Amino acid sequence: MEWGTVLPDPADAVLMARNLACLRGERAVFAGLDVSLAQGSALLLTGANGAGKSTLLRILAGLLRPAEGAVLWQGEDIAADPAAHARRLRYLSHQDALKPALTVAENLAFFAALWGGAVAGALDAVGLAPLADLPARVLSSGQRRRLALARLALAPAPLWLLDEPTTGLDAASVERLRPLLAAHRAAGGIVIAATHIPLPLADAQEFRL
Ligand SMILES: Nc1ncnc2c1ncn2[C@@H]1O[C@H](COP(=O)(O)OP(=O)(O)OP(=O)(O)O)[C@@H](O)[C@H]1O
Repeated sequence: MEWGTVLPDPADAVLMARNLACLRGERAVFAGLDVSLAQGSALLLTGANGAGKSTLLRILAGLLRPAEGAVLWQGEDIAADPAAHARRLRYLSHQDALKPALTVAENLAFFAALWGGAVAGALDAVGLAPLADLPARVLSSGQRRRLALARLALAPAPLWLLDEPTTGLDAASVERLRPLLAAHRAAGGIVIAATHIPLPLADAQEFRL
């Protein structure tokens, strides 16, 4: 079965996936899938529960090997240099991956030590500056999601892969993502997000799995 092409092939494609297939057990989650994205572009992955959105994000992140096909970054297979691919991406999964005993600021400082960037500014970008000294274990679910999203505001990376980034967020918090996403794209960054609800992203293309 053919799932088709996500986007036409721009001559200046940075991220390309060719003929991707993913099997789970004996079942094909998808096959024959092509993705092609230029600098500054945004792609929304939509579709029913179980359609394969998270699976596709994990393949694009290099965390899961496709059964067929390859993911290319600037023409090179990401499997050839997984460490280089890991450095160029920010992957936010369903899990917020916080350390409950550490404060909000300390949780983010862990990532700032890896990637650089200013903790205070990143917390401010998601409206968490007033909670900087609270232990992460007392955060509400929406606040935990915002703390995970604060990683995006730390330091630039060309590829953002976001799995349901707005789950649990109130309307104001969703709106705070707008300038973050716009600045990332204006700097040439690519964003691919799996989502069930509209995101504050101008001119995003949509692919329904
Ligand atoms: N580790 C696994 N082993 C076997 N099957 C799996 C595994 N992970 C996912 N699947 C299956 O692969 C399919 C795609 O799952 P995936 O999580 O990618 O869907 P999704 O589109 O992100 O769904 P949702 O909207 O519910 O988040 C589902 O049928 C799921 O049961």
